[in-house]
Amino acid sequence: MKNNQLTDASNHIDKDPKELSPRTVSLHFQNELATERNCSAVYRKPSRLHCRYNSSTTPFTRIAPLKMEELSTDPYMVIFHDVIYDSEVDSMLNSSQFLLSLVDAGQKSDVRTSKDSNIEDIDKLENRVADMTGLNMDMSEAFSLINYGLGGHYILHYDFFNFTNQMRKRQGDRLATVLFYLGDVDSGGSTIFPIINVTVTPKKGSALLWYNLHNSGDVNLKTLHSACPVISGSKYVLTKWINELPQMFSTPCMKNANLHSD
Ligand SMILES: O=C(O)CCC(=O)C(=O)O
Ligand SMILES: [Fe+2]
Repeated sequence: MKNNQLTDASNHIDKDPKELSPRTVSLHFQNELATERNCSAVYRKPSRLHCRYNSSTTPFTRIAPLKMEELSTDPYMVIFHDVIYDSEVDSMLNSSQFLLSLVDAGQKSDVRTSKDSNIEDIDKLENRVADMTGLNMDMSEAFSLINYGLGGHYILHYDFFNFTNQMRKRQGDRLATVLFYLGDVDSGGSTIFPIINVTVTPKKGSALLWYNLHNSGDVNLKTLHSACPVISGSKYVLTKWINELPQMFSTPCMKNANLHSD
């Protein structure tokens, strides 16, 4: 990247050129482009993907099938509708543990299963994630609650760890992400995946699930995503990351032909 491009960028981003690396600048522009393109339109790929009831992941889903809509096969991505009840969301959002955890950590915090009145809700929700995914919740990270106010957003990022991350060494990478939408947003606040052109509008009670890794264990670069700015209202999401290591005895061994090659 040439010096004058860096100066242009620094005016645009309002930072000293010395503070900018070409990577920061390119990420910034990628983010602006993706935000402009995907935050202002709802992409729905015409596809053969469909909605169905999921009644096979666990015995519980046989009794209470989950409403599932497939959004993408690479990365595998589905949205569950009405997977968390209004009463559950309301009691969670009104609980002091949730609200305090936001204040403590500047609007983004891990909600730990500490010993208080909320532990039952959190356990229930963790079981629900197991029903949705069929995955083992051992070593999964604590739920993370995010509240976005006006203009609140989350820049383009991946959920998988950096290669050197210590947590990755202990419990494996973040195989899957589950994102619960705890409320509707009046305007804005969609979760966007610009590489695969998927835009998900927050809807109270739904949850988005996607796999961050290929079957081979390699990271899937198509999972790049961001949260669009909230234009009106506010947005609450609850994220759960499910790690790779405890799944080793529950995921089927793949034939080489089923492993990806990018
Ligand atoms: O809020 C969203 O829509 C996305 C949140 C997210 O990407 C995350 O928690 O990693
Ligand atoms: Fe994320």
